[in-house]
Amino acid sequence: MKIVTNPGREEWPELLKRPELPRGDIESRVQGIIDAVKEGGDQALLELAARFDGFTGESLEISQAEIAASAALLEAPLKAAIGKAYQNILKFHESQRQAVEKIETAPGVTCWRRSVGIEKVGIYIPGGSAPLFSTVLMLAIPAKLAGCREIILCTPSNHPAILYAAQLTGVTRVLRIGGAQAIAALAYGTETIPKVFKIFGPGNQYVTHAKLMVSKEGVAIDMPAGPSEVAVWADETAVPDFVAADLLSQAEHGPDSQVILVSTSASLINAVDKALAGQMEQLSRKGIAEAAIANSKAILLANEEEALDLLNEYAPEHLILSIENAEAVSEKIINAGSVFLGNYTPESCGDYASGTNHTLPTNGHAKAYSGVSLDSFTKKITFQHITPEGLRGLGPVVEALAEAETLTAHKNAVAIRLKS
Ligand SMILES: NC(=O)c1ccc[n+]([C@@H]2O[C@H](COP(=O)([O-])OP(=O)(O)OC[C@H]3O[C@@H](n4cnc5c(N)ncnc54)[C@H](O)[C@@H]3O)[C@@H](O)[C@H]2O)c1
Ligand SMILES: N[C@H](CO)Cc1c[nH]c[nH+]1
Ligand SMILES: [Zn+2]
Repeated sequence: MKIVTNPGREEWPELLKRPELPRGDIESRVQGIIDAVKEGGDQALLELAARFDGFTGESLEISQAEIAASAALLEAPLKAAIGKAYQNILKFHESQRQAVEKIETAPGVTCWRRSVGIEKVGIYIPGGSAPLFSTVLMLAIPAKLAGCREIILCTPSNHPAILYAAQLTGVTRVLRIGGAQAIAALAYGTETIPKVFKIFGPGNQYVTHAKLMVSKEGVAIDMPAGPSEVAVWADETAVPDFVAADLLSQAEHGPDSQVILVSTSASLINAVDKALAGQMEQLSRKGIAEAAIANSKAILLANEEEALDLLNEYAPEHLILSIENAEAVSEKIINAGSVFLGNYTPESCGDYASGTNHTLPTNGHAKAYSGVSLDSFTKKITFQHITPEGLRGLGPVVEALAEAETLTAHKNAVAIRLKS
């Protein structure tokens, strides 16, 4: 892993850049795919699925019979693990429900807000290099809790665990489409795929660029959730083997993933670097992890203040605090998707089963975006009711404001009632 010692603050922006495919190139490729789907519908989807995913079938829809058969194809321990993860994710997301509260802002003037599930949502489940069935739980559980009526799942994989999780969570339809073409199909609709109101889910750079591009044309998206990343802040109380394992756990996602180690201890950095080289040899996805580690850095800093500033500037998707005073420091974190405290909180637990959502903003977007939650699947509608007495109190205020804005029709809507 490349070790950078005491970089000046002016060097941080260059140092903290994420790896990216050449932008012009990826955008024009994704635009080409979007245009092809808009024009060619299902036929274009079949051709793209054949070209990018080696799909040779005639129907992109996975039948209810195939979905129902998936349970028999999984071993009992895996089904039990999925069940446990399901319970924890359900519990944490259920706790995000907020009761409707009616507020009397002035005598006779009552306002309230109700959450309503977005009717039709599309969820993208990555399946290019690994079938991420855990993402089905992360997206379909809050979608169901929110009351979404139609949940359309797109994925390039027909792995039985994806189908099993889809059935368990109550997904409406499963379509075997991946990449930018899946996002285009959900955004514009085709003969068989319904256009949805909001698209969710992580994916590689093709998926993420496609989401950003279709969002400019009216369909809502959750956030840019691209190639996975983790930053670990470790001090001498950290266990180098644990830190190396955490870094590799995100490095194995894709060659464009990035992991960052930050420390004020040179000896800790050296120990992690050594452990990482050893553990790398054991990995099933060694080639991918090696490519990601080539994009990654260990950064030695002078003091805690610099570490905190650098991490808030980086705004990582995941931040692990393997430091003595993790709880106190966590209060000062202002930019991160999800934070993991202490030596026994591996990021993998958040990926699968502790209860938090693993669909999180990458590429510095944690500065302004949150990860997926129950809220992401709802709209908030406001309501109000004003009594005649309430209008007598509030009306003159509105009349004065409307008159000052030169909007006499607004003023009149109040005045006509006050006169009656
Ligand atoms: N941020 C998050 O919350 C989060 C969560 C889980 C996974 N991830 C990320 O999701 C990604 C999963 O990537 P993946 O590739 O395994 O699966 P994927 O499903 O995201 O992408 C696979 C699709 O990419 C398309 N594609 C591949 N090569 C292409 C090319 N040359 N031109 C056009 N399209 C092409 C294909 O259509 C294929 O179906 C990883 O980068 C991982 O880090 C992020
Ligand atoms: N780490 C990913 C989010 O960046 C989520 C995931 C799914 N499976 C394993 N990990
Ligand atoms: Zn992961």
